[in-house]
Amino acid sequence: MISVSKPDAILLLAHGTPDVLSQMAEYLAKVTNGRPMPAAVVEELQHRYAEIGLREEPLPEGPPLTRWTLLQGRMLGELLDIPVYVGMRNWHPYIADVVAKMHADGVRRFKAVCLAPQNSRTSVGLYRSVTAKAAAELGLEMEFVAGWADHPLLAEAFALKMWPVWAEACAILKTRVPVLFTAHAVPCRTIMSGTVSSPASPSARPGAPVPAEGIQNYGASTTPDPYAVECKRTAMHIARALAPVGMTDRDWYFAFQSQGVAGAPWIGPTVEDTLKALAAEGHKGVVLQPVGFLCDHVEILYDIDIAFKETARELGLHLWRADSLNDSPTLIQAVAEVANGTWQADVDERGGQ
Ligand SMILES: C=CC1=C(C)c2cc3[nH]c(cc4nc(cc5[nH]c(cc1n2)c(C)c5CCC(=O)O)C(CCC(=O)O)=C4C)c(C)c3C=C
Ligand SMILES: [Fe+2]
Ligand SMILES: [Fe+2]
Repeated sequence: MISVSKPDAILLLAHGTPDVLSQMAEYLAKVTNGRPMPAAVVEELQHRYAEIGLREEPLPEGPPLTRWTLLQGRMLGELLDIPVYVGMRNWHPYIADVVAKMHADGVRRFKAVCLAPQNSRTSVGLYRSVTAKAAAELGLEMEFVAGWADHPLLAEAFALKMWPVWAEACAILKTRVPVLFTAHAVPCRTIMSGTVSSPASPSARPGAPVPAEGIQNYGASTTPDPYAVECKRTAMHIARALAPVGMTDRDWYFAFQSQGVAGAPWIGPTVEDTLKALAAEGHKGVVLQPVGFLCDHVEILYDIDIAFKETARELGLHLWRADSLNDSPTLIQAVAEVANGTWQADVDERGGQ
C-alpha cells in the first residue's frame, strides 16, 4: 500500500449499472470478468431491471444507482476542500476512464474510497485491483481505504432510516417487530481461509460440490475474508445506535440476500429461509434493512421491494423496508471522515483477482 500523505483528489468507487435494457449482456460480462451469462439469465435480469423502471431509452435522470452515486459524489465534494471523482467498476463512468481524467486534470496522488463499507475480496478487492492498475499505468499514487464498516456515522445514518419504520411497524402490529438486517451474499469460497480450493465453509451444504468454474477466481489467500463478520458488525452498531429508543440485541437477525446465479454455494442464511423461520415463530411482520448498499438499485428495488415482499406475503408476514441512505447527509459526513482521514479506516493489502 502506498500511503498518500495529502491527496490531490478523492476517488469514490461504485458498482455501476446499465443505462438501458439492451446493455444487459455487455454489463453482465463486465460483472463476471468476461464470462458469458446464459441467455435466460440475461432475460431474467432484464425483466428485473424493467420492473424497477429501466427501458430501451435512457431515463432522463439516469438509473437509480448511477443517479444516487453521482449525487453522493457531489455532496462529498461540497464538504471537502479537494476534488471528488466517481468511477464505476462495471459501467460508465469506468474507473480507468476517471483515473485518466484525474491525470489530465493534474491529479498525481489520490485516495480511493469504496461506496461499499464492508471489505471483501469479491467486491472491494476487485475495485482495488482495477483502480491500482489504472493508477500504475499513469504513474499516479493511490491510497486505498479497504473498509469502514465500523464507522459510527454509518451506523447512525442507517439507524436514522430504521427508527421511523420500526416504530411504525411496532405500533401497527402492537408488538416488538423483528428487524432483519441484510447484506449481499458472497460465494462460500470467497470467505474461506486457505486456498480457494479448500473445503466449503460451514454455511455450505455438507458435501456440496465447489465447482472449479462458475464464478470468478478471487485469488488464493491464507486469511479469511472479513466480509461476513464486517456486515454483522455494521448491523450490531446500528442496533446499538437504536438502544436509546429500545432496540436490544434480541430484536434483530441477519441474513445474506441476492445469492448469485453462478453454480456454486453462496453464504447464508438466505432472506427467504429467515422469513420462513420468523413466520414459523409466529411473527406477523418484519422490518428489513440492507446494510451494505448505500443507495437504491436493483437488489433493493427488485429483490427486496418486489421479490421478498411477495415471499413475506405468502408467509403471512408484513415486510417493511427502511429507506435507503441515498442522499443522507449523515452518510456523506461518514464518507468525508473516511476520505479525509479523520476516522482511521482499516487499510489492508488484499487484492482482487
Ligand atoms: C460483497 C459482494 C457483493 C456485493 C456487495 C455486490 C453488489 C452488487 N452486485 C450487483 C449486481 C450483480 N452482481 C452479480 C454477481 C455477483 N455479485 C457478487 C458479489 C457482490 N455484489 C459476486 C461474487 C457475483 C458473481 C460474479 C461472477 O463471477 O459470477 C451479478 C450477475 C448476476 C448474478 O450472479 O446475480 C449482478 C447483475 C449490484 C448492482 C450490486 C450493488 C450495487
Ligand atoms: Fe454483485
Ligand atoms: Fe447481486
